[in-house]
Amino acid sequence: MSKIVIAIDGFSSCGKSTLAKNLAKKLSYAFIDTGAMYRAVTLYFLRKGITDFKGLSRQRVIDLLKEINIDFRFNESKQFSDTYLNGENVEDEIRSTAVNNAVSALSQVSEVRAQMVALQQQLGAKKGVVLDGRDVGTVVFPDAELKLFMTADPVVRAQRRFDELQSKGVEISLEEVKTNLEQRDYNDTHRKEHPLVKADDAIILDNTNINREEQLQLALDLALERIG
Ligand SMILES: Nc1ncnc2c1ncn2[C@@H]1O[C@H](COP(=O)(O)OP(=O)(O)O)[C@@H](O)[C@H]1O
Ligand SMILES: Nc1ccn([C@@H]2O[C@H](COP(=O)(O)OP(=O)(O)O)[C@@H](O)[C@H]2O)c(=O)n1
Repeated sequence: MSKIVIAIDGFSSCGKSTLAKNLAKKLSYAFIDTGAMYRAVTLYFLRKGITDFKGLSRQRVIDLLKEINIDFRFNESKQFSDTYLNGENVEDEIRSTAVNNAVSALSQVSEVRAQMVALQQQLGAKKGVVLDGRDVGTVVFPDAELKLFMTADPVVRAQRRFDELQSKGVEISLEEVKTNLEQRDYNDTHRKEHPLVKADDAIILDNTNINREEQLQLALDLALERIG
């Protein structure tokens, strides 16, 4: 069976990672959460006390990036991979409100994008991989054999993310979640470099009224058609 690259891009909180990780599991493919990588870099900068990303010199960003190592390690109990930053499991911390509020600003920094894209291309070079993010089908793997562009009603997306955070015990209001999603979607679609945009050959998957199993089946059918 041939191995392909599957790129899943789209707006925040519409189920990209959920679909990508389950699809990867079904196909015995690797799953790469590109958003987790931008989140890990953001966490590192925040821990250094850096919040004004625009004020950083190019060289300072390059130097800081040299100090960062990101990898994914399989978590047996969850049966999914966790994100590691310099050897530390940061899977929960990268989903914090502080990171949510800073990540789309740091993701606009050119040097950060260049390094993340290079790392993602390296991780997916052997194919047999599902990546989710914002620019996977347009920039990271423009030749991906299957590209999905996910979307869902913004009210539904905010509610889903709110429910998820509530279940983790995070204290946040639905309004705050909604504002963060709107802000990030705006930043991500309007940035100069690698903006979130549907690739011409991407298939739109609106999961407002589709459950996790249905979206998985839809994507699996499309993937198997291409794998042959
Ligand atoms: N089809 C769906 N129906 C309902 N909830 C979903 C669906 N797909 C994902 N979710 C839930 O929505 C939330 C956001 O999903 P996630 O995969 O993290 O989105 P993204 O990666 O696009 O930000 C999670 O709590 C997830 O369990
Ligand atoms: N390929 C990617 C993935 C994420 N990102 C940035 O990282 C942020 C977090 O991505 P994410 O996929 O974890 O976000 P959610 O969709 O889970 O909310 C996004 O809002 C983007 O600013 C990016 O710029 N390019």
